Amino acid sequence: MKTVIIGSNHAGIAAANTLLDNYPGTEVVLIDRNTNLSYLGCGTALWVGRQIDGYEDLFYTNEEAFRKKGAKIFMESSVTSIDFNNKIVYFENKAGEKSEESYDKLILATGSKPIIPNIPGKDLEGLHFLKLFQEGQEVDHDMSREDVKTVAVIGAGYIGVEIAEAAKRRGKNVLLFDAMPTSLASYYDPEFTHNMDKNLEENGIELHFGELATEYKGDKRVTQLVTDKGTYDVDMVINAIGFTANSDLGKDHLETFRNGAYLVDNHQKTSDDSVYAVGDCATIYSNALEATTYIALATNAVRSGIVAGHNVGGTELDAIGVQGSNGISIFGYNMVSTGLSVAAAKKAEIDVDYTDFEDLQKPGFIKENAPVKIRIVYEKSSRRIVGAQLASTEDISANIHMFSLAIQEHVTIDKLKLLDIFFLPHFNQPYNYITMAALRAK
Ligand SMILES: Cc1cc2nc3c(=O)[nH]c(=O)nc-3n(C[C@H](O)[C@H](O)[C@H](O)COP(=O)(O)OP(=O)(O)OC[C@H]3O[C@@H](n4cnc5c(N)ncnc54)[C@H](O)[C@@H]3O)c2cc1C
Ligand SMILES: NC(=O)C1=CN([C@@H]2O[C@H](COP(=O)(O)OP(=O)(O)OC[C@H]3O[C@@H](n4cnc5c(N)ncnc54)[C@H](O)[C@@H]3O)[C@@H](O)[C@H]2O)C=CC1
Repeated sequence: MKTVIIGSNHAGIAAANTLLDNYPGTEVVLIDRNTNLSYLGCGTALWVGRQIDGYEDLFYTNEEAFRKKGAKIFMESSVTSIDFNNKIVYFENKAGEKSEESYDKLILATGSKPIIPNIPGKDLEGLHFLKLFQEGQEVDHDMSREDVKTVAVIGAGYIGVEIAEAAKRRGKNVLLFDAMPTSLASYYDPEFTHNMDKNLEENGIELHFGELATEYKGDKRVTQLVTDKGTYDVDMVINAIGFTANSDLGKDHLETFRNGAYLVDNHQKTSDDSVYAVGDCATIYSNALEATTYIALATNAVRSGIVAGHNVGGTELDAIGVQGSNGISIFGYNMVSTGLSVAAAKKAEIDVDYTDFEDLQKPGFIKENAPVKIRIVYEKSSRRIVGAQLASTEDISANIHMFSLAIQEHVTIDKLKLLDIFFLPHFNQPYNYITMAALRAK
């Protein structure tokens, strides 16, 4: 059996390793147009902001590792088309040499691409995106220029907020723009995002929310950003207004979701029996929404790669759905969320209630201590938990895994009320904020 995998980043790597590690004798071919594989984009803001020494450790595998396992791997090779009827993949290397590979099974792992704001001036120098390692290098390089004093970041989602912090740490004036009235609006409710916005402002980032970029101005290089509310002098712009699925190769043959992602079943199989899709180019099932959706995260990419790898290898394995669990840490302020916020539930027309609580992480007699804010969101009719948000300068991140499991397993808010939660002053309070929030649920 021969499997061709197009795209060898997180999702493709997970699928390839699953096949190579568990199904000896299977033939695996990986094709990727990039020069590198396994880059952890989550580290970009950390090295650009000089919180870590460099980018070298942000890669967790390489071409050689796959060759050693017996796979064929073609880097800097772009797949140009696929003949789905005759099961042949056509690709071209950087020298323009054309090749082809036949397949029994094909795994599409072509990921996502940044959404490009379609406004005048978009070809000027000094405009950036932040997806690839190379783009991180370009941003880093531009920030090293003496004449780059003011950086505008468009999009206050996860990439935007993280890179705004990094630019500030590099001593730049930072202007952060978003169409929504707060940062991180797709992940948290305003009661949480307001704290993050305050944190950003206190650390010197100028916020421009509810403001839409309409034009980049400049001669050769960008010098001004025009929005529907004003004109700003800038030396560099970083665009981070979200990702869309990269489904160019199969969109005319395979069934797709509303954003173009390949529609997959719980084996990661597309509408073509021989073709699987994984990671950011594919849909995913949300247990909170109880529906198919699109969530671009490395964690989902890895899990979907494993599921596809086993199903292609011959072991039936069902994906169990996801909650879209995520986290962010900015100037020491930590936020984590899973499932749906109240705003996201409303958008999805799910009738929810929520319960909030705020307390110190540990008893008052412990000096190293800080407030924690929690919100649990649950469906009114069934009382199943559909989301949770937490924020603190304490490390509260591990709490979110329990809520992820609760959503996955349809646990009701009432089941949390008397849940056995341990107490030790070093870590938490006897009246734990999770218990307290659950007890307060209507
Ligand atoms: C700055 C940044 C920070 C992030 N931080 C986090 C985080 O903290 N946590 C988290 O969970 N997620 C994070 N993400 C999201 C995460 O990186 C993506 O969800 C993840 O990369 C998806 O993996 P993938 O393998 O599906 O797709 P991609 O990473 O997009 O990889 C797709 C691969 O396919 C190749 N390819 C595409 N088309 C072709 C073609 N025609 N021929 C050959 N090769 C092709 C590409 O070269 C690429 O290597 C971050 C992303 C960025 C950009
Ligand atoms: N910590 C983490 O888990 C991280 C995850 N990622 C993932 O990578 C993907 C891409 O990240 P982002 O690009 O930050 O997407 P995002 O979806 O997190 O944020 C995009 C932001 O851009 C705003 N926006 C959209 N159109 C706009 C416009 N025309 N003008 C101004 N603002 C506009 C949105 O309101 C939103 O706040 C996401 O799926 C994200 O979850 C990225 C970085 C870190």
